[in-house]
Amino acid sequence: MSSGKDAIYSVPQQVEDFRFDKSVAEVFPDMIQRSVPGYNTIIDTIGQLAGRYQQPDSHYYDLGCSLGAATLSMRRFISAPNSKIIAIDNSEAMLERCRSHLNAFTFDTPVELKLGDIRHSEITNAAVVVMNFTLQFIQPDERDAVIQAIYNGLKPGGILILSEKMRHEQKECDELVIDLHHEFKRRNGYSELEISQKRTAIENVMKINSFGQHQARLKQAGFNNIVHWFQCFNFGSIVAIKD
Ligand SMILES: C[S@@+](CC[C@H](N)C(=O)[O-])C[C@H]1O[C@@H](n2cnc3c(N)ncnc32)[C@H](O)[C@@H]1O
Ligand SMILES: O=C(O)C(=O)C[C@]1(C(=O)O)C=C[C@@H](O)C=C1
Repeated sequence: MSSGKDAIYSVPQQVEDFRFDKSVAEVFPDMIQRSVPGYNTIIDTIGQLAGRYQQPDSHYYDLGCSLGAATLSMRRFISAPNSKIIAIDNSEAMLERCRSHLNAFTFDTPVELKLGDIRHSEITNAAVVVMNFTLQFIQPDERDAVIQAIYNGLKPGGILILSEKMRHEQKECDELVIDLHHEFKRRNGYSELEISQKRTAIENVMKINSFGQHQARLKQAGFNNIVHWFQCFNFGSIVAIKD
């Protein structure tokens, strides 16, 4: 399995809408490391949270699993009897690589990998649901239904871990966090051309919300306990606990 360096936007091109195709799947570990500040901390904390909120006879969902980083992290921490991780993604290229990542390690907790759309996936009997930078790729008017289905599928005491790129509601602050993020990318070796072409590629397919919008959606779905546990520049993560 070769995991290469992300050079997708390094040459001038007619930029198309960003898709999780084979070329992205091949470089995804490098792309996400160099693009998302705090990614390793978030992945590690997802595992810890899964360990903390595990319940016997439960499901653990990784929605938009890509190469399975959050699944692998959860699997390290789950020991409750009769647990199952269900990892879903609608990109065949991602899922194929995810399968070989998961098979490289052996653990007791079984993982079911599903090629499917999370907008139409049933969530049942869940102790933990992870959406790590995935809701942002769902059309804004479809997000309420996805969050409601997650809330309905969680057991009492279960949690949703929702990580997203977030917009700041105040213009000046939003510009500041965007600039800091671009500087993070530059320091990770991306050129101005790569940064600007990637920005164009994601602008139609990734309509980001503010923390306030996420919080309102979570409350409307029924969550009363919401903690904004991580934020670095415009990347944040939330834990919502079902009563
Ligand atoms: C930024 S990546 C997620 C990263 C991953 N969760 C991680 O922690 O490494 C977003 C993933 O969501 C998937 N995705 C986007 N929309 C989806 C949908 N409607 N149904 C299922 N998967 C979706 C993409 O194929 C992609 O693999
Ligand atoms: O590169 C960016 O600017 C991003 O927004 C990062 C981001 C993400 O947030 O999911 C966008 C697409 C890729 O999946 C990897 C990372």
